[in-house]
Amino acid sequence: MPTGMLINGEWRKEGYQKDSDGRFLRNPTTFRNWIKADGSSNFLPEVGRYHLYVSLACPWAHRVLIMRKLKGLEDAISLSIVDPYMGEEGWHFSEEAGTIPDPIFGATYLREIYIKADPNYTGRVTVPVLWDKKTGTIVNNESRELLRMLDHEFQDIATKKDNYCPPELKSTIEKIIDEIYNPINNGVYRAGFAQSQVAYEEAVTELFNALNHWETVLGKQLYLCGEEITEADWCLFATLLRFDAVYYVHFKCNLHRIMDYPNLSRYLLDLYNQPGVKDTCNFDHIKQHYYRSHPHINPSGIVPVGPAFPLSNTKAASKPHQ
Ligand SMILES: N[C@@H](CCC(=O)N[C@@H](CS)C(=O)NCC(=O)O)C(=O)O
Repeated sequence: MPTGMLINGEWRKEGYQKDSDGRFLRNPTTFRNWIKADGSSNFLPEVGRYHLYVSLACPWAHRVLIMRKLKGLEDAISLSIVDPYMGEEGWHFSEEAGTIPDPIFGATYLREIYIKADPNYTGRVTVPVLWDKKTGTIVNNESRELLRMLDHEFQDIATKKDNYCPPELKSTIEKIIDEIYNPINNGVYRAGFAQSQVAYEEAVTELFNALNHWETVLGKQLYLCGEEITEADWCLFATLLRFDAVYYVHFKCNLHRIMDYPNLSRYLLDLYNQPGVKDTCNFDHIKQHYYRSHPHINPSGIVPVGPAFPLSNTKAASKPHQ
């Protein structure tokens, strides 16, 4: 598999991990510091202090990019966007349309940022990454935690104050983010990167059972936790957005498309049309990344032309279908 990871600070060609039955295993992220507005950590929310590295292709990075937008933190947290192609050298910076090079180190590869934070780093070089310019390290590279930090810890700095994890819904939101992670968010990867028929079928079955469940729930309410948009919705949105264009074809998640589900389509379109959100969606980067970066799945590297994307040209129902 033509990708790599850092081992004691050295770049090694290394595929994704799998178990003895061919199931894809995701490596845990290692930078897990928290920015705290109450001063209980060394990382305080400050304008201009932090820099976010993302890929527009990556659903995990996309959640964080969306929250930066929704909270109006664009001037407070600067941004780099890697090239969509991830080859043998991992994520890299380029001059391609839609990318933003690294203004801090002028890095060629994202792995340079990991090595700056820890010269002996061992692990995968993933996006998103939040860099602290003040202490010169990576604060955190786990999207779920970054999503919460941008939502809550920058409240004084944020120019838009909507809260996507209100206290009365917090436990429901956590539960739903947990519930959708394995079958859906990670489920598409478990299907796509499965290395045995059994592992693939297990992942696809769990994925569509979960999609069917949420299709029913969204027949009765607007969003995952009820009538207001929460962090859980942004976690699901990033996966649904990529589904028909990529996961259906490339990861063989082809029992149904999202557009075959009336409620999931209505929901996807609703979230896509929330102010600012479509600015964070780049189907060119999404398709270029997946179809070109996994030659073990798509050896020709040909990027499919379709779908004739429904998000921009069909009107989905604005109310749940029972
Ligand atoms: N648990 C991480 C996962 C991030 C992740 O796996 N990102 C992918 C892109 S979609 C990546 O950078 N992969 C590079 C690699 O594994 O080498 C998070 O949610 O932030």
